[in-house]
Amino acid sequence: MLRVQNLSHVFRNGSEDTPVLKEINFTIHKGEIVALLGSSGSGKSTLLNLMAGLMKPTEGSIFIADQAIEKMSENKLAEFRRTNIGFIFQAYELISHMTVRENVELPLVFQGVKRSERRDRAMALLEKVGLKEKTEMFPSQLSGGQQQRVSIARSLITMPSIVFADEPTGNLDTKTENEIINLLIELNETLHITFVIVTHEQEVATRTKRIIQLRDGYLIDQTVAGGHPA
Ligand SMILES: Nc1ncnc2c1ncn2[C@@H]1O[C@H](COP(=O)(O)OP(=O)(O)OP(=O)(O)O)[C@@H](O)[C@H]1O
Repeated sequence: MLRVQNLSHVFRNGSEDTPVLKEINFTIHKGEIVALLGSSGSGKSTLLNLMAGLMKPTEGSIFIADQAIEKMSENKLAEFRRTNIGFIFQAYELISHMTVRENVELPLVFQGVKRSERRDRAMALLEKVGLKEKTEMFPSQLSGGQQQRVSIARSLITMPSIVFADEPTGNLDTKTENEIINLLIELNETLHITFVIVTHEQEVATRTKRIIQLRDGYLIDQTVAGGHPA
């Protein structure tokens, strides 16, 4: 599903080089839920940006669904991202003047899906994430945990092959954090969608079956507890 091969990344600012990722190799299989764990500055965001095709690596390759994304043109990559990759952000990134349902429908608007189908798919997902009663509300009328549920529904609406969640519980209290991680695990089990959860919190990471850990740019540990072998 996702294969990272001999990946290295160096930020070049003038004469100064900052090596951030060093010879990273791993594979995530379809239907896995994996935590990408690392402390601040370990290179998580850089790796996430590379895996999502938002940056090109200095060296190495990233394959998603057997396609080397670093070799794609900008246009092809944008289209690939729209159809194959879902995102969940720490700060939800919802559009404030759109209702919950309209936010969830939005990726389908860009795909030209007709109104009635958009609505049906959004309503079904909003029910799945426990927001059946909130579909016509605006994001500001919801709690943080509820807003993150909207963002989760939005990330799934295109039925992507992989969803990247960047510190999805970073703005939430412990109880809500647990509920959101439970929801991601449940969606992974029922929809067989591949999730990568980026986190600096060990407690969040240990909820998943597999942890990929970054330290100072190196992949130092891959724990598998009942998931696919690494
Ligand atoms: N554009 C850049 N130019 C130079 N160095 C950079 C750039 N972006 C990131 N870095 C450096 O790369 C290293 C890894 O940063 P990155 O943001 O990937 O870490 P992180 O694990 O996501 O941290 P955090 O949890 O704090 O977001 C850091 O030392 C950072 O200073």
